[in-house]
Amino acid sequence: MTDDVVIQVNNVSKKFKSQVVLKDITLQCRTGRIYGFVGYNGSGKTVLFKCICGLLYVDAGEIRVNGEKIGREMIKNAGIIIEEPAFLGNESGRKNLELLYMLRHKRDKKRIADVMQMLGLNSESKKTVRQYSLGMRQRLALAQALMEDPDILILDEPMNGLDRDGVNEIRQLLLKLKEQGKTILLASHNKEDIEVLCDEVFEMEHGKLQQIR
Ligand SMILES: Nc1ncnc2c1ncn2[C@@H]1O[C@H](COP(=O)(O)OP(=O)(O)OP(=O)(O)O)[C@@H](O)[C@H]1O
Repeated sequence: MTDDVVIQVNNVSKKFKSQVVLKDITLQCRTGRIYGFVGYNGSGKTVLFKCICGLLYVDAGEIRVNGEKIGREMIKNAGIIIEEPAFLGNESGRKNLELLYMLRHKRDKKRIADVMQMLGLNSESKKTVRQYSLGMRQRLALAQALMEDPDILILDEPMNGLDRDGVNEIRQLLLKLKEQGKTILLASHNKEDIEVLCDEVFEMEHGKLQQIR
């Protein structure tokens, strides 16, 4: 294993009852690169991401992140967007982020204001998350993923609900984060996102992962 390998997936398989979702998957992700994952609905992209994060156990094979085995241990130092994040609907975006941030750190109002600004959200807004639009909620999810300045980003359809300007802003942001040396995994049905952003592209089909670029 070379030094810049951050995520190492070795011969991983996963099934639900008799349904095989991941078949003998091997993958290496390095620092400072964006990895694209494409494939039809239900092909297993999210399940693979959940296994990498430690949200699902694998049946066979092994996943290591920065050398540490994932399974009993969850992934560390990662910003994750998988499915709808559970924000408190009756609180503001800022309050939600502050509460989540304080699970692991001392309160840092400036960090939260900065990350909200980076995602084009007004940290002074009194709007509750329930009153947020879909795109604003997605921006908040990205703010949550980025607020602890993680080295790894695992993003399942992060552009959901964003308008054209929003998509462009997030693309620029992801490219900047890559330049900073982050390792980014991106699942998307948007060909242009994959085209513009990714250094390597993998397709999931019938449980197999095939590199297509
Ligand atoms: N907890 C679970 N229990 C049983 N089956 C599951 C579970 N999670 C996922 N699956 C099944 O695994 C398969 C792969 O699902 P997955 O969510 O990974 O697809 P995907 O490639 O992310 O699809 P999409 O493009 O729609 O997001 C599907 O058939 C799904 O029903």
